[in-house]
This record gives sequence, structure tokens and C-alpha cells, in this order.
Amino acid sequence: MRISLRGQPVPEDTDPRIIDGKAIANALLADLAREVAALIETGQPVPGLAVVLVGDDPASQVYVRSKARQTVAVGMRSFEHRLPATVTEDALLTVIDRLNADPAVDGILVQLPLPRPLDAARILDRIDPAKDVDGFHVVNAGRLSAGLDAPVPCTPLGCLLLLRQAVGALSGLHAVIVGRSNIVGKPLAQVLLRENCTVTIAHSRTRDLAALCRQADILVAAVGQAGLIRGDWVKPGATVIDVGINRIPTADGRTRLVGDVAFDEALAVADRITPVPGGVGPMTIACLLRNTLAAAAARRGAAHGL
Ligand SMILES: NC(=O)C1=CN([C@@H]2O[C@H](COP(=O)(O)OP(=O)(O)OC[C@H]3O[C@@H](n4cnc5c(N)ncnc54)[C@H](OP(=O)(O)O)[C@@H]3O)[C@@H](O)[C@H]2O)C=CC1
Ligand SMILES: Nc1nc(=O)c2c([nH]1)NC[C@@H]1CN(c3ccc(C(=O)N[C@@H](CCC(=O)O)C(=O)O)cc3)C=[N+]21
Repeated sequence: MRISLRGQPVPEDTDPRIIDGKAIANALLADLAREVAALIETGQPVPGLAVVLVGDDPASQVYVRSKARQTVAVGMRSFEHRLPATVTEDALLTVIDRLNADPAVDGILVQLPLPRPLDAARILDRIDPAKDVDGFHVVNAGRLSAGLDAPVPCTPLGCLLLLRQAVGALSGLHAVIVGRSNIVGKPLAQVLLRENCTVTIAHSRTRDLAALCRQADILVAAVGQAGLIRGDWVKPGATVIDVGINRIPTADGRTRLVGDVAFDEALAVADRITPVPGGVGPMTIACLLRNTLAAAAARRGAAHGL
């Protein structure tokens, strides 16, 4: 057993190459709780986050519950709106209009994916951009890509904060992002460009993905395919950020969560790597609450220290 400087035994599974997203998220949540308390102490109303869940997708229900619990834990108000999968687009838009007009609501999140045939783009674009804590509104996405002030979508922001801790200065590094969705790949590319990385975005039509990945100083996987990225796709010394969340069956008939990266293989080659679970996932929720506090402070015209 290893012994730390303070004389405490170090658990066998703390490998300094594994980026502890859970611990970094908890530190961010503790900062947020202090900031929320300070805001309330100045006599300002308690910040509030509304989450809209349509349908009964079990994974979405787990996330929404976890978001509500953590919202309350940092001292904010949580409003949950559950609607049946059969809700009409007009009825859903009416709910958004009500939340836009509600002074107790600082942030609005519509959980994705939405059941068919609801048009996600039309619904997201109805959210008041000032309350768009996901940063998915077309105006906010446009502002981010134009280099203007905008809320950074939660998962890309979480990746950035992990990279700053793990790598430090990012300028000049080659980042390869596998995945080009509007919620992860594209906004993360904007964020890393802003950090002066050289950014390559890969997707399902990319030729010789393995050779491309091997050029990456920072390799981000946001695909949704368990173990797609193999150890020999990773450049020695690279930092690997695994955004993927895949539930795979185990031998005993249960399921377990894995990322898009073959973790043990990549750990043997990479300098630093995020695990799944306990990597990007917890950061996503902490960043959602950070964006909510920022929206609340902006709506109140108050400065905040984050
Ligand atoms: N940890 C977290 O907080 C979050 C995790 N996730 C997880 O991240 C993953 C990605 O999510 P999301 O961005 O919404 O997914 P999407 O399904 O919207 O996008 C997946 C992307 O991966 C690309 N792709 C698919 N197959 C391959 C392949 N074989 N080779 C290269 N590229 C491929 C697709 O390419 P093309 O565009 O050509 O189809 C697409 O651009 C999922 O596992 C999701 O659960 C998502 C959000 C938050
Ligand atoms: N409007 C919207 N905004 C989102 O940000 C959004 C969304 N819709 N739809 C779904 C995806 C996915 N997502 C995750 C959040 C937390 C974890 C998370 O906390 N994961 C834990 C494990 C949780 C578990 O055990 O299932 C971890 O990785 O350690 C994962 C994934 C946010 N998303």
C-alpha cells in the first residue's frame, strides 16, 4: 500500500493518470454553493432551474432526478415538468412560454432526445436565450461560433475544465474530436478553437480514423459506440477525454456503463484519461448549475465570481 504525504493510505485505484471528474465536479459544486449563498445573502431571489422531461425514457429519468437533487444541494430551486410522450408541439411550446415569463426561473433545460415527432430545434429556439443554460438556442450557438459572449454547452464546458486541470495551457495543441453533434462535438470545437488549439472534427465518414486519432495531443471521443477508440489509436503522451456513455450487458445479466474508448488499452499509452463513469458525466451536471448561476446573476445585474 502507498502512503500519502499526510500519512494517509492511498487507495490502490488512485492512478494519477486517471482524471477524477467526480472530484473536480464536487469541488465546482462546493464553489457554486458558496456563490449561491452569497447571492442570496445580498437579498436576491434564490436562483431557479426548470427541467422539462417529455416521455418516460428510463436513462433520461435518471439524469433528470440527479440534476434536480444536485440543484437543491447547491441551494437553488428546482422545477420539474414532466409531460407525456404524446404531448403536442403546441402544448410543449406553451410550457416553455410560461417558463420564459416566470421570474422564479433563471434557467430552462429541455431534456434530449425528444420523442418523435417533436421538432427539437423548434422547441429549443423558443427558450429565452437569456435562460438557455444548455446553450443550444441557435442564437447562442451562433454567438459562440462568432466568438461573442455566450453560454457554453455543459458537456463541452466540462471537457474544457477537465483539460485545463489535466493539461494546463492548451494553446497550439492538436485536438481531434470524434463526433459532430450540436450538443457535444461542434460546440467543443468552438471552445477549443477559442483556447488556440488546432481542431480537427471527425465523424462516421472520416477516412482512416485511427491514423487521424494517432496525431492528436488531445483526443475526445463523443460517438456513442462502446470501445470504438482502441489503444493503438492513441498517441503516446496524449490526453484522452471520453464523453461516450454506453450501457452494455455484463455476464451476470446486468448492465454496466462504459465509454467510447477501450479504457485499459488507452491507459497504457495516454498521459491522462477520463474514466466512465466518473469523468465527463459529473462535470456536465456541475456545469449546468454553473450556467444557471451565471444566468441568474446576469438577470439580476449582479457580478459573480465564476
Ligand atoms: N458525459 C456526458 O455528459 C454526455 C455524454 N453523451 C454521450 O456522448 C456520446 C455522443 O453523444 P451525441 O453527441 O449526442 O451523439 P450523436 O449520436 O448525436 O452523434 C454521434 C457522432 O458520432 C459520429 N459517429 C458515429 N459512429 C462513428 C464511427 N464509427 N466513427 C466515427 N464517428 C462516428 C456520428 O457521425 P455522423 O455525424 O457522420 O453520423 C456523430 O457525429 C453518446 O454516448 C452520449 O450518450 C452525450 C452528452 C453528454
Ligand atoms: N438538454 C440536454 N442537456 C444535456 O446536457 C443532456 C441531455 N439533454 N440529454 C442527455 C445528455 C447526456 N447527459 C449526461 C449528463 C450526466 C451524466 C452523468 O452524470 N453520468 C455519470 C453516470 C450516471 C449513471 O450512472 O447513469 C458518470 O458518467 O459518471 C451523463 C450524461 C446530459 N445530456
